[in-house]
Amino acid sequence: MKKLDNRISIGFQALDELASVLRQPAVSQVFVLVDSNTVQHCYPLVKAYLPEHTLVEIPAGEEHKTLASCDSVWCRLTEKAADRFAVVVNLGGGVVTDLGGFCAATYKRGIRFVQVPTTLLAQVDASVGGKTGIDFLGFKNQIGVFQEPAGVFIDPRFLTTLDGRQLKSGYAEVVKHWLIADAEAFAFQRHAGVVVEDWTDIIRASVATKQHIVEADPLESGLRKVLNFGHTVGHALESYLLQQPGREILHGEAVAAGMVCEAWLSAQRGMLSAQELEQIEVFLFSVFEKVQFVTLETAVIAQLALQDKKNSGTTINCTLLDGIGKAVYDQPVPVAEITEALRYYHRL
Ligand SMILES: NC(=O)c1ccc[n+]([C@@H]2O[C@H](COP(=O)([O-])OP(=O)(O)OC[C@H]3O[C@@H](n4cnc5c(N)ncnc54)[C@H](O)[C@@H]3O)[C@@H](O)[C@H]2O)c1
Ligand SMILES: O=C(O)C(=O)C[C@@H](O)[C@H](O)[C@H](O)COP(=O)(O)O
Ligand SMILES: [Zn+2]
Repeated sequence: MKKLDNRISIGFQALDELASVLRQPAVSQVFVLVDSNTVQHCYPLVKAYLPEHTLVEIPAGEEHKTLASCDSVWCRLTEKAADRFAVVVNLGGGVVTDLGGFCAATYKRGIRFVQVPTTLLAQVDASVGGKTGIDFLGFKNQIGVFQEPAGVFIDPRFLTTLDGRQLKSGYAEVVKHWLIADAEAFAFQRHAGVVVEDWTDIIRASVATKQHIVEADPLESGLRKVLNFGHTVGHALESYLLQQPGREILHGEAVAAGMVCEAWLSAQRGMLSAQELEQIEVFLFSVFEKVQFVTLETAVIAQLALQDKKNSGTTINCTLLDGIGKAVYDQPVPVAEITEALRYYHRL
């Protein structure tokens, strides 16, 4: 199978570059995957840049990042007799880029896909690095494959239709990148406050941080686990609340809470000073509301961390901070201490 240029393009020229990639003769058919919101808010902007294509739509939301949605995508590809030279364009947030990437990576054992991320979260994180997948039995990203997209085309203009809550959710992953790799940016932003008019520079810096780590360890055998800071507790919380109608939270909101818990675990081990812990908490609570749960629920939530992908057997391996700006992975944390971290968060 001929490879397209593997590139990440960020800026107002990104869609022109997408157009030139899709017009290469090596492309037999183009499929554009959208969700019920991006078809309305993002497809009109992209349409002019696309060659003839088939539109495939899934319902919006994390609750649709499922096998049932994959089924519908694979059906469309099959009905249209997509061959191995077809390309899937994933136009949407992290749900579309994760699910569309997974569908493409498995259809006929793998066809090419490109990511056109339309949320801040997908622009700074989900579209980069080749983790694709879906949720299964309530567990986050339980089924998936590593497969790099043939290109990532990031146009910040998409963010103009995104609501404030979704922007903040993406911002959590930006803060994560600072906490694991860029103490200076965290210190600057902590003092400056969060007023962003043009996201382009923040997107560029975040993508560079992630890309640098992914290139060193694409399959997450070691270093890449630092990108999972906040996610051991965050995914447990997100999975738990996804199963509770009316209490669902966004991925970034869960990661923000998870980062507070995992910063506390770092401080418990003497790896983060009390002052650094406080700086992280004050900053995160200045952006994110507290996630609501009761003390009685903490043990059940903590148990969900036993399904985390970084674990070995029954040992929960967390990524913790060794000072702001440096992360260490494979730090064993007993499930009872995850419960304690959630209780600490609850008391704040
Ligand atoms: N693969 C990775 O490395 C990676 C990294 C981080 C997160 N993720 C995954 O990403 C997912 C979260 O992504 P997300 O926050 O983008 O959620 P999402 O895809 O559900 O998008 C959020 C909402 O915004 C809507 N939307 C998208 N673009 C819009 C636009 N421009 N204007 C208006 N509405 C728009 C969507 O329809 C949806 O309702 C989670 O499933 C998470 O696990 C994956
Ligand atoms: O790219 C990575 O590696 C990450 O861990 C980035 C995370 O922000 C992202 O949420 C990822 O999907 C989590 O992966 P998982 O392996 O914990 O499901
Ligand atoms: Zn994440």
